[in-house]
Amino acid sequence: MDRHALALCVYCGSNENVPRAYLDLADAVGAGLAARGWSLVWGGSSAAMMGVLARAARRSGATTLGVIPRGLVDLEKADPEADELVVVDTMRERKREMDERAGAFLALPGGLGTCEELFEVWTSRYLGMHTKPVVLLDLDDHWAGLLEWCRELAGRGFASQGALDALVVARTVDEALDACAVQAAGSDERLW
Ligand SMILES: CC(C)=CCNc1ncnc2c1ncn2[C@@H]1O[C@H](COP(=O)(O)O)[C@@H](O)[C@H]1O
Repeated sequence: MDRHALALCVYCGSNENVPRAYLDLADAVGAGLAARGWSLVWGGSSAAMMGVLARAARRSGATTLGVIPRGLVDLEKADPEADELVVVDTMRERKREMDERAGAFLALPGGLGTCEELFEVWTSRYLGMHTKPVVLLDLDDHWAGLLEWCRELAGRGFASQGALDALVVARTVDEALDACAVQAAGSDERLW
């Protein structure tokens, strides 16, 4: 693989009980990033959307780096097939490792954990801590309520338009991956 190929960090739901369409979406994203010659950084789970994502990426030729806290190895079914599985002590270390090892961040539909991860990379981007692309793939309005509320925050003066603009919202897999590629070259440096 090209030494400069993008390592894409993907956040998504870990719950088994989600509709089939979301598993298919995770599959398409895994295959799509691999088709671009990129590698995957993800939470290291072999279950649910996270597992489908990583298996699709590998099946299509991508390498996969999973990062999982020791305490979640059983609960989230740590993936023995990961090309590299980093088992860390804490959630904070997981986030830092994923953050440092990726050149762009893409959130798919997910739950509270996905929100938490997305908000950290989004807020750190608008604060100027990094310049890596932060992209949300929302093909079916899964995130519409949250996005509407964020716009209301801006309307009431609690968030700037610049902060909202720091998140790219995409409606298709290709659009999302294209947005991840933008500025990815040379953006792997933490600014503060
Ligand atoms: C102490 C600390 C920094 C906590 C921050 N909280 C988190 N940081 C990183 N990953 C998380 C956090 N909370 C949940 N996750 C992970 O996010 C993934 C998706 O969760 P969910 O299904 O969207 O629900 C799961 O792998 C879950 O373990």
